[in-house]
Amino acid sequence: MGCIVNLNSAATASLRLPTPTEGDKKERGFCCFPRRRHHRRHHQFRPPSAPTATNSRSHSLTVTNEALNVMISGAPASGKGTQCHLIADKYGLVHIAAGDLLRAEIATGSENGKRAKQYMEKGQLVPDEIAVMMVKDRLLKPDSKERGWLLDGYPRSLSQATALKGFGFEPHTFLLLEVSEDLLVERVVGRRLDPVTGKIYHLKYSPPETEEIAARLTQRFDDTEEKARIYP
Ligand SMILES: Nc1ncnc2c1ncn2[C@@H]1O[C@H](COP(=O)(O)OP(=O)(O)O)[C@@H](O)[C@H]1O
Repeated sequence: MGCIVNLNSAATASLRLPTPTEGDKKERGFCCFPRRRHHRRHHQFRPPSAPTATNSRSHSLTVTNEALNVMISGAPASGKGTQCHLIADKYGLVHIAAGDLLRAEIATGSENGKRAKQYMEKGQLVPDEIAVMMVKDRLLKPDSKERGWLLDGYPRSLSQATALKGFGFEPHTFLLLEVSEDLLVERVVGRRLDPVTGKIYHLKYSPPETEEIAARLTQRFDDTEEKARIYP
């Protein structure tokens, strides 16, 4: 079970989970993963902030007797960070972002990290032998198994999905955030990071609260219009 979430509002949108139609599945590469059969716990997966939904059919997922596992995907600046925060918080899931794992590996100075950096600097996908193993190892950690996980930015290719499935990892649901290309470009180009607090701002939609914060904001080297337009 999975769904496409339309987040085409200029500011941060609330998460709406429309029920996909057969047309959605055919036209937009809808991903469908089976639910597991053996159960330990019971979850009702509902949007963190559904009341503002413009789509009258909201989506919910019941997962019984086991930790909830969710995959989320979307282009850069599609709002993944915001939605991940809401979902992980609401369901107590471990938020695992492939990009964060790779940046942490780079910070260790390892050979894998050095190799990954070369690809990331060019905005290219890091080779599977690095990305897959890194994600797999993180999913195997006890907190992921016990609390459930929200996997963000993975898979980004069929081979990554197939590899993870081969290791026995399948989500209960897959969320795809859908945002128009023009809006993505606007969000990416205006996105700024406060290196002190880690908070993300947008020069137009979420400007810094003070002059002091504004003065220290930085821009990610890969937050470019080109990246937003070429995202697969
Ligand atoms: N699943 C993945 N497979 C391969 N490379 C990845 C994956 N996820 C992230 N990366 C690499 O890390 C970079 C940063 O990813 P991320 O933090 O998700 O930011 P963005 O959403 O802006 O791409 C990507 O441009 C890519 O080089």
